[in-house]
Amino acid sequence: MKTSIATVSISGNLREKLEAIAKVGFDGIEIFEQDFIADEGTPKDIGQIVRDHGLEITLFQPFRDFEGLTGEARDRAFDRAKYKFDTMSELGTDLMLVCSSVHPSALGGIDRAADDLAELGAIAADRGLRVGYEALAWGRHVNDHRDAWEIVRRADHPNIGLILDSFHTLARKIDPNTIRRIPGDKIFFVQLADAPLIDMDLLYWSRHFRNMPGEGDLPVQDFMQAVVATGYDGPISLEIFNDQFRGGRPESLARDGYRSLISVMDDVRRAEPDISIDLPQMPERVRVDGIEFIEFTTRGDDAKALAAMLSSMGFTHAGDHVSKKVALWQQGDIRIILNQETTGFASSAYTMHGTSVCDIGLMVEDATATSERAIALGASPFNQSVGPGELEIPAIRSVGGSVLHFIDEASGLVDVWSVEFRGTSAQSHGDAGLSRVDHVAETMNYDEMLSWSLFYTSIFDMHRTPMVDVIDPDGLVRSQAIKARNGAARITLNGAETHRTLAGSFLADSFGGAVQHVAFSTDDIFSTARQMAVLGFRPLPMTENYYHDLRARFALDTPQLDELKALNILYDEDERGSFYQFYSKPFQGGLFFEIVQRVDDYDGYGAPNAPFRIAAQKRHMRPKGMPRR
Ligand SMILES: O=C(O)c1ccc(O)c(O)c1
Ligand SMILES: [Mg+2]
Repeated sequence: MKTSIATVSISGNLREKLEAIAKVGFDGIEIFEQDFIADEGTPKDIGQIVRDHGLEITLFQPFRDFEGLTGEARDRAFDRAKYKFDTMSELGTDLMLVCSSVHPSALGGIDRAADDLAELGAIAADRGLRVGYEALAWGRHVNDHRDAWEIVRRADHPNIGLILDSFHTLARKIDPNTIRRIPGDKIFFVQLADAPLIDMDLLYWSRHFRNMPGEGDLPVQDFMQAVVATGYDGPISLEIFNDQFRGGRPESLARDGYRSLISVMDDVRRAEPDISIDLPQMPERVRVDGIEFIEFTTRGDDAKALAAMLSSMGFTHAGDHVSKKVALWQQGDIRIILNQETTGFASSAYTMHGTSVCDIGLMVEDATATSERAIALGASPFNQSVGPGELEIPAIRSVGGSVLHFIDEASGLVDVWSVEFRGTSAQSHGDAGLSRVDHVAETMNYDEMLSWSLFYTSIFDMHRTPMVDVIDPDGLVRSQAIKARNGAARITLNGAETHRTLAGSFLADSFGGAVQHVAFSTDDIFSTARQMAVLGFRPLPMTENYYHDLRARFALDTPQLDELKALNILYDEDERGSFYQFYSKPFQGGLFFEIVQRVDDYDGYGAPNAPFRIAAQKRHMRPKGMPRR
C-alpha cells in the first residue's frame, strides 16, 4: 500500500512539510499548487528535493474549471492545462487532478464533459501523463462520484480516470458501496478525509473542518472497504483542509496523519479478510482492563504534602521500591506511586513540570501486543535502563511526553508490585472505601484534542463519547471522554482555549498537556466522605446556592440534600442512573483529586456541575481581593 498525504494537510513551508512527511514514514505527497508556487525553487529543483526526501509526487493538484466550456474559454482551459502539464513534467509527476467545474459559464452535459476529458487525455498521453477527474461536493453540474464515473467511462481514454475523495462522497451522504461497481483500474487516485458532523455549507465544511480518518464522524472505513473491493491498489492519500492544522506543528500533524491512515487501513483489512491489503501486520486494538497505577514525580515539601493528602484520603504507604526512592501508596485496587528519584525519566519530568503525573500504567489484555501496535502506529517506544531485580515492562511515550506502561496478567508483569517493592511498617490509618481509578483527566490545548483522542482510540479498544462544553467563568473548556468498551478505564480530555480558565492556567503552569486530576470511585460516597473527614481531608466547599438549585432540579428530599450539603457532595442524574462526586481543594500547581460514585448505568462525569466546581476551585486558588490575571 502506497501512503501519501497532500501538502495542504499540514502546516509549515514546503521544505518543513517535506521534512515532517518523510520523517514519519509516508511514501509520497500530493503537491498542492500553492505550496510549490510559494517556494523559491524551480519545479525541477522541487521535484529533486522531494525525491531526496525519499518521497514521490503522487499527484499534482488542483486543476479547476476545465470541463463544459465553449469557444475561447474552452481553448483557454486547454492552454492552461498544457502549461501545467509542462510544470508536472519538470516536477516529475504523471498524474493531474481535475476537480469538477464551478465555473459560471460551464454548460454541463455528461457527453460534453466526457469529450473535453477525452481530448485532454490525448494531449496528456502524448506527454506520458494521466488525468484524474474528481467530483467536488459543490461542483456546478458534477457533484457526485457516480456522475464523475459516468463521464470518465464515456471519455473512454486510457489516460483518463476517476479520483475518489471520501469527503465529497460521504458529506453528501452518498452510499459508498456504489463505488464497488467501478473498475479498480479506472480509479487513478484515492483521497481520504474525515470530518465532524456539522450542518453547514459543503464548501465551507470541506475547506475548514476536515480532519484525519478516525478523528471525525464520517464512515471513512466503509468508504475504504468499498474502494479496496474494486481492486484499486494505487496510493491512498490524506487530503485534509483544516484551520486548526494550519497552525499546528508539522511533525505532530504528519504523525497523526500516518497513524490515522495505517489504523483505518488495518480496520479495513480486518473487515474485509478476503481482500489482500499490502500493510505490515500488527496486533489488533487491545482491550484495556483498568488503570493499574498512577505515578507522580515529586520532591521535598511537595512530596510530603502529596503523601499527607493521600493519607487523608485513606491511602496507605504500602511499600518502597527495592532500589529507588519510589514509594507505593495503595487503597483498594488503586496504586499511586510517588517517585522522588533524582535521575532518570521521572527526574527530568520533575525538572520540566514540577510535581505532576509522569507515568500511567494501564492493565491490558496483552502488554507486548499493545506496545507492538502502538509502535506500528508511530508511537515512540520508551526505554529506561532496568535496574537489578526490576521487570522489563513495555512502555511508550504518550502524547504529552509522559509515559504509558502496559501491564498484563498473562506474562506475569502484574507481579511487579511483589517483585520490585518491599512492604513498609507504616500503619494504616484506615481505608476510606476507595476502590479503583474511575478516570484520569488530562488537560491540553484545545488544538491538541484530536491528536490525543486519535492516540487512544487507534491504539486501544477505546472509543470517544460526544464532546461536552464545560463552562469556566473565564472561558469555555471542551471535554471529551475516551472510554474502554467495558468502562474499565476512562480518560477525559479537556481542551482549554484560553489560559484564564482553570484548565488553561494549569496548562500554562505545567508547560504542556498533562493530568490535571484523578478521580477515584467508591461504592458508598457518604461513608467515604465521612471517613475522609476523620482522616483530616478537607473537601472543596460548595455554595448554599448550589444545593438550593439541586432541590429545584431533582426530586431529592430534605435529609438527602442536607447530607449532600454537609459533605460538599455534588449530584447529577440522567436516564441511565445517578452520580455523586466531591473534590479535593486544588493542590500543588492546580492538581486535584475527585471522588465519585456511579449508580446504575450513569456514564457521564457530572458536566452540569463543572461550572460550580470550577468557580469554587478558583475562589480557593485566588486569595480574596486579588484581581484575576
Ligand atoms: O476545496 C477545493 O477546492 C478542493 C480542491 C481539490 C480537491 O481534491 C478537493 O477535494 C477540494
Ligand atoms: Mg479531494
